[in-house]
Amino acid sequence: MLNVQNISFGYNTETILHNISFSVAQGQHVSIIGESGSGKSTLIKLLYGTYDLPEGEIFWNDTPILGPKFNLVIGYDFMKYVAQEFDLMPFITVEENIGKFLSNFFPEEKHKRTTELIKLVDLEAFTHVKVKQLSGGQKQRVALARAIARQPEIIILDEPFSHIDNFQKQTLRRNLFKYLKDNNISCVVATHDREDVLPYSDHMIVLNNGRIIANDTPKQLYNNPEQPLIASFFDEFNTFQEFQLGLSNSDSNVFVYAHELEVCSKSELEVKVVQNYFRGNTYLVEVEFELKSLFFYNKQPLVLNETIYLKLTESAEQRLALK
Ligand SMILES: Nc1ncnc2c1ncn2[C@@H]1O[C@H](COP(=O)(O)OP(=O)(O)OP(=O)(O)O)[C@@H](O)[C@H]1O
Repeated sequence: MLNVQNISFGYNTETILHNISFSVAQGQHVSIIGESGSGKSTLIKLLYGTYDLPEGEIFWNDTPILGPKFNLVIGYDFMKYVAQEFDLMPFITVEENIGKFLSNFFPEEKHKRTTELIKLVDLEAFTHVKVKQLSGGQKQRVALARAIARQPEIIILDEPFSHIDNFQKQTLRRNLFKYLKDNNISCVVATHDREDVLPYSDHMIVLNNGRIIANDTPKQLYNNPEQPLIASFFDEFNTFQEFQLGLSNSDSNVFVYAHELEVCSKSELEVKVVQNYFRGNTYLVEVEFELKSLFFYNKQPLVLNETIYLKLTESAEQRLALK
């Protein structure tokens, strides 16, 4: 179990992280999300012991995670970290990089393990290629494979698929996260991508200006996004006041995802079509409502400047009724 207890941190006099506490059980997958500059990478580096902690403590089971003041070499055997800038050896091959920390006393096992890992990250064609000849995305795959080579108890990932194209990302993500779950390896991942979170995370932590503003299951936060920052992570969304949707007489804000609005023949939501954005299987339609923009998805583009009416979809009504 990773235990983060009341940590605060700044690189200089400005505090970047404020009083952060959370835990990650063995085998759990936890995502850290937040806007650029909210402190995700800083937190990830602290979990690995990259810096000394002025306040608070971090433990992996009974072992305190300590910084460079206490450790000549940063890091611990049970924990692996893959940074945004991966630190590989450019002049040796993919196979040698991945096997670098595996024992040479058991050459057969070493070969079997590196082959398994190369397959996991789909780099078979590059096994004997020197890392300096690889693309950014291929290097990122090598770094991920090397990090799990010696079966750590916990892995810490900072934007793990940022260099990998969409085409290959889905498979790699599925393979890697499944491998971690199957092997009961805890995983903490900082990400901007909801696809890293929704299907895989047991918990997601939302950072805003260096503070945790939410820590819950993705499902719970998706269904009850209490802040625009959280709703925006999941999808395009609209802000209404409850009375505008007939939910109550209150003027409290309520967030409605773009896919939760649909055209109807008549309603209180009378809007004017402003723009259609092609999205593949749908259009994102921008409309004007009371001088503000609203967004929703529609199968076809709509006629610009036409007046139309919108309503909540049935599933949106159900979601909002459960709030
Ligand atoms: N080495 C450093 N020295 C001083 N300030 C830093 C350093 N690294 C980061 N910061 C500052 O700390 C704050 C948080 O940065 P951090 O990289 O943790 O954010 P982030 O949420 O990971 O952002 P991104 O999503 O863009 O990677 C920012 O204001 C940044 O300028």
